[in-house]
Amino acid sequence: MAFDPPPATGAWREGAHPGLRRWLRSPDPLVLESGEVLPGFTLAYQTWGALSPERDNAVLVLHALTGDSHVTGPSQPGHPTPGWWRGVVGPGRPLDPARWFVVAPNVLGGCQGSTGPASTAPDGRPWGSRFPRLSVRDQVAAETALADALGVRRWAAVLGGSMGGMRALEWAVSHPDRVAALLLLACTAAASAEQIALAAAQVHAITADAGWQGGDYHDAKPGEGPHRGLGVARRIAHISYRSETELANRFGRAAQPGEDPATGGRFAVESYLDHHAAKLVRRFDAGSYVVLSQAMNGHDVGRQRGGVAEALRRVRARTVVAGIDSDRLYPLAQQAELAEGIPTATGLRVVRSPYGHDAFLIETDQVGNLVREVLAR
Ligand SMILES: CC(=O)SCCNC(=O)CCNC(=O)[C@H](O)C(C)(C)COP(=O)(O)OP(=O)(O)OC[C@H]1O[C@@H](n2cnc3c(N)ncnc32)[C@H](O)[C@@H]1OP(=O)(O)O
Ligand SMILES: N[C@@H](CCO)C(=O)O
Repeated sequence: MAFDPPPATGAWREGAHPGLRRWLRSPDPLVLESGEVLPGFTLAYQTWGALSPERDNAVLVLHALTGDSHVTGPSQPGHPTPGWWRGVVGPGRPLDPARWFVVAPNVLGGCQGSTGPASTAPDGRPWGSRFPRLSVRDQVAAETALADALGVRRWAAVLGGSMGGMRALEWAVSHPDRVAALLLLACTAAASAEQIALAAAQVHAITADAGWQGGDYHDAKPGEGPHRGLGVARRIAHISYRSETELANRFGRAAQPGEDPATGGRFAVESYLDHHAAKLVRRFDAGSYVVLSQAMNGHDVGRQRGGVAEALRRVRARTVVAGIDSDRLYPLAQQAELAEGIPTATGLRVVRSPYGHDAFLIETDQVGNLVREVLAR
C-alpha cells in the first residue's frame, strides 16, 4: 500500500510519511490475545493541536472499518478522500485544535500506514496470509503503546463510532483510569449474530475470489488481487450502512440514466453500489478488510471478564452513548444496553437521521453536539 511501515529496529522510531501522517514504531513484541506474537509494529497517526503542559487536553479519535487517521482536512498524497469528520474537528468546530490535542491512529491491521497484512514482515515479504488474527483488545494494546510514547497518561476523551466505538469502549474497560470521558457512537458491547453473519458473508466474498490466492496476493500484478471480492463485500456492507427508507426514497425502482434493467442495464441503486465498491477497491486492502472484519466479529467486551454487564461496570469515564434511529446494522437496543450498563453514562442520546448507520459520518451537527457534551467539564 502507499504507506508501508519502516523496517523493524531495536528502538522506538518515529517519522513522517508523505502528506500529513506520522508513524511510530514499537520495537517490543506484541503478545496477542490469541497467544501469537507480532514482532514489533507500526502505528500511523495524525495529530492536530498541541499537548498542554499539564497533559490534560489529549483526545483520542478512533475511526471505523474503512476509515483511517485522516479525520479532518482535504485529501492528501496517497489518500483520495477528505477527512471523515471534517465537520467535527477543526478551527471553530466542536473539537477545536486551539484547545485540544487531537490524536487519530490508523488501526492495527489497517492499510494506511499501520502494520497490517499488506505490510512487510521481518523476512522482507508481505505478511499476507501469515498475518495473525487480531482482536479489538490487541488493537487497543497497540494504541496504549502509542499513548505512552506520546506522553499521554490519561485521555481527556476517547471518541469512536462503529468499529471505533468498539475500541473506545475497550479503552474505557481495560484502562478505566486512563479515560476521563467517552463517546460511544453507533456501536455495541458485543457483535451480534446478525453483525457476525453480515461480516462473515463479506469475508467469504473476498476469500472466494480467485485473486485472493489464499491471502498471498500482495506481490500480484495490479488488477490481479481480490478486487472483485472486495467490491462485493463493500456492496453488502454499504446496504447495511444505509436505511431501507433512504434507499427507497432516493432510488426507488428507478433505472440508472441511460440504462434499462429490462435489457441488462442497471437500476440506479445498483449503480450507486457499484460506485461505492469501485471507490473502496481503489483505496483499501482486501487483507485488511478481512482482518478488521474478523476482529469486529470477535468483539465481546465481556469475554473473560464475567460477561458484558460485569465489564461495563468497570468504566469510570463520563460517558455519552448515542445511537441512530434508522441504524439497522447497530440498532438502538445495543446502545441502550451500553447506556444502562455503564454506571457513569448519562443516558441514551438518539441521532435523528434517515441515513442509517452512516449517519455518524454524515450528521455532523448532531454528532458535533454530542462531542461538545462529552468535552464539557
Ligand atoms: C469513520 C470512518 O472513517 S469510515 C470511512 C468513511 N468514508 C467512507 O467510507 C467513504 C465511502 N463513502 C461512504 O461511506 C459514504 O458515502 C459517506 C458516509 C462518507 C458519505 O455519505 P453521503 O454523503 O450520503 O454520500 P453517498 O452515500 O450519497 O454517496 C455519494 C456518491 O455516490 C455517487 N452516486 C449517487 N448516486 C449514484 C448512482 N446512481 N450511480 C453511481 N454513483 C452514484 C455520487 O456521485 C457520489 O460520488 P462521490 O462520493 O464519488 O462524489
Ligand atoms: N462507512 C463506514 C461504515 C462502517 O462503520 C466505513 O466504511 O467505515
